[in-house]
Amino acid sequence: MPPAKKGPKPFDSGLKRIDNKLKFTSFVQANAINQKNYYTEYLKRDDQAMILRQLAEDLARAKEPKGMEDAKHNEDEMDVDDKEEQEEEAYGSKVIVIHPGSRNIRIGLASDTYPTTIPNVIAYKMSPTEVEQTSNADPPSKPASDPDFLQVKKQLSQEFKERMRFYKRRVASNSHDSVLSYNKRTTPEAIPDHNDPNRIEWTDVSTGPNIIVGERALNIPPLSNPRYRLLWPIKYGYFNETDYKSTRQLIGDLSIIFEHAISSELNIPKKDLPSYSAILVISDLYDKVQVTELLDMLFRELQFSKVGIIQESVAATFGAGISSACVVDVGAQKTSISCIDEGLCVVDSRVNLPYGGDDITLTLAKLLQLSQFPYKDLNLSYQYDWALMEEIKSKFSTTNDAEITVQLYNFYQRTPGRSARKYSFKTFDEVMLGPMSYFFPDIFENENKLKHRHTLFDRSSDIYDSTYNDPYSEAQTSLYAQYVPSVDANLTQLQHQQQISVSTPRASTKSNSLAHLQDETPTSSAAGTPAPEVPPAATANLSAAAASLTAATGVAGALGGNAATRAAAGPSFQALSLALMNTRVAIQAPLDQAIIESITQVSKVDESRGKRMYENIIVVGGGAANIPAFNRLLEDRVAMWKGWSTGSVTVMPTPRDMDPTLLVWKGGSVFVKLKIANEVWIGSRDWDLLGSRCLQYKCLFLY
Ligand SMILES: Nc1ncnc2c1ncn2[C@@H]1O[C@H](COP(=O)(O)OP(=O)(O)OP(=O)(O)O)[C@@H](O)[C@H]1O
Repeated sequence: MPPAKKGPKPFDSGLKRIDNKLKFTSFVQANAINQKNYYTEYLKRDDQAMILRQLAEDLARAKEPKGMEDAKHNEDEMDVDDKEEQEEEAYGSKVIVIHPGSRNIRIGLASDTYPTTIPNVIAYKMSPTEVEQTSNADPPSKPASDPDFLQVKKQLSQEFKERMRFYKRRVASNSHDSVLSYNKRTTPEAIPDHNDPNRIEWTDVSTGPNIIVGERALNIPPLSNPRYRLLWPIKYGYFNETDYKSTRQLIGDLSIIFEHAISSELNIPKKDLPSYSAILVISDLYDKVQVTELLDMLFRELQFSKVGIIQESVAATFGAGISSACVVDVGAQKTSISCIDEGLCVVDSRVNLPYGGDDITLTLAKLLQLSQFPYKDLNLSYQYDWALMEEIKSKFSTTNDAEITVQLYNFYQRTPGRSARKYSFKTFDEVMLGPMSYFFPDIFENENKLKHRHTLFDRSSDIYDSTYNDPYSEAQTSLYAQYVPSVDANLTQLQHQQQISVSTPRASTKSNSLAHLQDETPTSSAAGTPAPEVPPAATANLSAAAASLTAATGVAGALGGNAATRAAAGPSFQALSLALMNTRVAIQAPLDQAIIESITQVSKVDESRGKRMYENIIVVGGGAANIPAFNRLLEDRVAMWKGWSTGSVTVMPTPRDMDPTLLVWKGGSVFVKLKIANEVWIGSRDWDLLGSRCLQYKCLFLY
């Protein structure tokens, strides 16, 4: 019997192209082209990549069957394909792909279709003193009546009304009143346990274990005896230096959580790990010290034989089976944006913003409280109430303006030791204002987010001149200049002198209504303009910017000894960029503006590639991609700021209806199967000998 005819393998052609492009990256690495000129060089040498691509296409064509007479050849081909596939499967079953996030870790064998997701959390038994301290702690968030919150909410409501008017949606004038009067009157109904469809299995802590990991940690009753404290090792995409008191404990906890996931979910005992390899997914604007610590833990604690790293946004494009896109990864606590061009991350397009789905949950809770939310005891510091608000967000929030009318919903509130209560409540615009906050991030509680960064773990610095060493990006620096108060005056001036694009005005200082903006002329970028000589005045500006940065952030010596000297000696935008990115101030850039800033960095090098990015935006992660009609809202907002007509910006749907939270992990597993992946493996012996220096030779990007 002839073998069953197989369809084309998904993503194959795209991946071949990427594979070739990545080979080119190694070439760039080998030739030590510096990071700043990397992308320009890459474009200049695009002809070489073209040759590689052409070669791949020729090879593929040569393999194509030409007719009936090729049937035999075709069968042989399939055998080869099958064999290759089996080899890939076998290889993948020995590689564990790990994608750690602020709330969740996705982990699985590269041969698995989907990863396992476990909460990235650990619970510690508290001592009596700790219990006392916790009960005296400040409330975790400000109340909904906070004047700053109410002020931004006003802008948000105004924007919402403009949008409804623009799309000719009728809004009944008494909508709010009807919500308020219903919610004031409604009372809960007690549901006996046997009628509760989703009863929670509270974790039994009567034996008093010292630690509890993952899902079970989340289900510990908050007033349990003994009491437990939840610790999340990663916060806003970085190590959690606020809640941890020692580097050792933090790394130790991550190791325990990883090990727990591997042994209990993948059924691989720790003793077998020396025969496995790991691919670790890292942020695009990674922190080198943290990457080193993680790798060290994977080698020394978990004893993996080989480890490789891949950047989040590149992995997202592999997962989606595309080679170029502007990747917008909105997670629980951080949002990262990067433009990927033919499998390569455009270094200056990288942006990191410390907000995500958690901020929407908190904002939604406040909005509902302003609408007389009937469950008055909501306390988001209790895990079960946080989970309730997350559930309400996931079920009811939407940015589809057609659905915004007064709606009646219900939910079950579950407290340990008591049967569930069923509440009904009404909503109007709250369900849309919540997710719209991504475009008005001043509404989020941003002040303390990065306050403790670098208090436990040092910044990465160059051993020779002790300047900061982490990757930087022009997009991120430009956003700092626009959104961090007190820095902008000097830095913006400097940026103008250096022709660094400041693409759009700050949302909060200007009305950004749809109607108003569509009348505006598109903002121009510095596309294609060569950087002019920096005038002497810029030197003074740089020092002034550094000084104001220090004042604004309260981080003493924000530029660092040698970097400051360098800055005084001559304009070093690079040094300032790094200093900015190492501060503990959260950028409150709206999502739409940050995307434009990121793409502007591509347009600066090649206008047409930049234009293509606007047609290939992809939203991944759980924070926004799962909200109904979010893509449409994002398209409208980006087009609006650019002064373009609706439809000129395209946010692509996630391929094959794949869960957008898994796409990055999926990309990691696809990457393992590419031939080029062989070049990224670091062996444990190399690590012992060379440590993090290996990364300079073993990354497919300039580390
Ligand atoms: N259906 C949904 N609607 C709205 N939000 C959702 C939905 N499903 C998940 N989320 C949100 O997605 C977020 C989790 O996303 P994800 O797992 O990508 O974050 P993470 O990788 O742990 O964090 P980060 O990327 O910030 O480090 C949470 O805020 C969660 O509430």
